[in-house]
Amino acid sequence: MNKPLVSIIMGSANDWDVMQQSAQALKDFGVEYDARVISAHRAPDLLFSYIKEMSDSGVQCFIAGAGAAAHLAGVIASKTTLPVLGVPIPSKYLKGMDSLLSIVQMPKGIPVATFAIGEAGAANAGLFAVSMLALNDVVLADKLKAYRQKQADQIASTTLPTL
Ligand SMILES: Nc1c(C(=O)O)ncn1[C@@H]1O[C@H](COP(=O)(O)O)[C@@H](O)[C@H]1O
Repeated sequence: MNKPLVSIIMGSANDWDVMQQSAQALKDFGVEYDARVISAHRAPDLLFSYIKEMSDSGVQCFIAGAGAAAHLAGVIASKTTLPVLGVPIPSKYLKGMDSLLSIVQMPKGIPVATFAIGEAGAANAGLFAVSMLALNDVVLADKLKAYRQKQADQIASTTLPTL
């Protein structure tokens, strides 16, 4: 296995249902990733050492999924200058609005790119990571173009039932 180019971190194993969409998008494009459960709240020391380990080993960006008081992405961004993509996980009581606002309202100077709540956001975070990597990888860029073309072709050939 090659070294991972993307690190996916989530606050709980219960987030995997959503975050596997990021992993799937990367896998679909043949991008190596490492996926871990590490909560900034519950295991801060482990998180800091893992961020350093991944940064030293050549990871290009982090995708962080967390729910409710979702500080994970912001804390990762505080420890690295690599891009951090935040995915708000749907939460039990506030349906992920708490997660979204926790991730999106970063203080000036420490940015986190915030995606939509839930599975579409997780998938798009994976695709966005692919776009960033494609800046320096023509093969990946061509795969991305083909993926977009396939979507466009599907739309173009969509017909509605006649009444
Ligand atoms: N938001 C965070 C962080 C963090 O930001 O460090 N750590 C766990 N969590 C979130 O708590 C929710 C409930 O977690 P449990 O289901 O494990 O109790 C999860 O969505 C997780 O991302």
